[in-house]
Amino acid sequence: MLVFGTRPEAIKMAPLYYALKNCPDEFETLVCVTAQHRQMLDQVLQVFGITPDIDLNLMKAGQDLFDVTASVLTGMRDVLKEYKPAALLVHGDTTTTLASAMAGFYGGVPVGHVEAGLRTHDLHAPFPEELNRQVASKVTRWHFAPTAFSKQNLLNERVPEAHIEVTGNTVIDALLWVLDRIDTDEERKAALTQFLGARLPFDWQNRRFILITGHRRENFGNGFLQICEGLKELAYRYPAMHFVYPVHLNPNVQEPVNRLLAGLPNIHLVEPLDYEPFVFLLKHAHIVLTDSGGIQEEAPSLGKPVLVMRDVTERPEAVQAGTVRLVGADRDRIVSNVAELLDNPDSYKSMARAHNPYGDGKACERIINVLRNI
Ligand SMILES: CC(=O)N[C@@H]1[C@@H](OP(=O)(O)OP(=O)(O)OC[C@H]2O[C@@H](n3ccc(=O)[nH]c3=O)[C@H](O)[C@@H]2O)O[C@H](CO)[C@@H](O)[C@@H]1O
Repeated sequence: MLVFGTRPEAIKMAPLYYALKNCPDEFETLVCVTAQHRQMLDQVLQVFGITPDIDLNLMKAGQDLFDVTASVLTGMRDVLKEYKPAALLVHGDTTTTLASAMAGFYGGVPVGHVEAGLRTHDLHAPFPEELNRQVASKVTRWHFAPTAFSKQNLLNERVPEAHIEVTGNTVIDALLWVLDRIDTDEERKAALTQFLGARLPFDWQNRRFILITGHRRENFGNGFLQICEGLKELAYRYPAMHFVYPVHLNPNVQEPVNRLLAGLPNIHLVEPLDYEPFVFLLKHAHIVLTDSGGIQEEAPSLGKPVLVMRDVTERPEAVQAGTVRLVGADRDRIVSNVAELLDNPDSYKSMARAHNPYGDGKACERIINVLRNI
């Protein structure tokens, strides 16, 4: 049984779902969604054509971390009692991950953790994700680590080596699948071009633009103010450059972004995009400015320089390779780093190298090989 509740988990679990479904003689595959983020999860389910077998539908207005944790934990208790899966597969570091892994542990169902071993070693950055993944690791039987570095983090925490498999990140499986679907289907490509054209009032296929996303809890408040101030400064300084910002639905993001950035002629605020148009846009972007985890993994394989608006990252591989740079949620550092990439072609060139530290698109195959032997 796969369980997930948010957009990034769904994107990263979708290829695994299909890989398992493709082996019906070996696995009976069930999907349970908690719908921690209803709307953004549903977008992904639709893109990948997944109909959940179980839907806890637990998102409620004004819920906090206590509410989500408690309702996933009790919801999953009942699901596990009813369906008795042989294994429960969780993903990454969300509250759904934490509470489902605990439910598996309490209910005696072995847990497989996809994207295991990412660490900053700071429980407050990212908050609460670092805690979520550390606790999930404590109760996990099969640790699917995306890189050798994440495996080493687990070994340092005394996870037995025999319980760890380095698989690559399933996000690369998802990315390559979606890109291939766009490249091989002219009608789909035309529809996407039209969809994006209706939302972006400039020639985004031929003009340079910077793609922005942001949603990390630790940036709420002052962080988002700094990010918006930085973007505003850049928009004034580079009037010919376009800034495309799909704005996360969280009110802590919507409020400052709409208040400070709406109405600027070269900043384009759009609703969060479905995965397919987002990937298509990413492929055309000149620079990416983000606090997202998944985008730090996807952008390097498309050769896009990424400036990460955080002080730490659990993904040091691309930072070490020089294609991702940490700039914090800091107005001046955001402005100076973007300016350097725009003004200095050598700087840009040194960051715009396509490489794949996070996987080769075969992560699901490796995960299934482990599950086959249980
Ligand atoms: C601390 C941390 O890093 N935690 C991560 C967190 O996820 P995140 O930070 O990556 O979350 P987001 O940025 O929301 O999603 C990103 C995905 O969404 C796509 N996208 C983006 C904008 C849009 O308009 N349309 C889209 O389709 C985009 O291409 C990408 O694939 O939880 C995951 C699950 O456990 C973990 O893997 C992961 O560690």
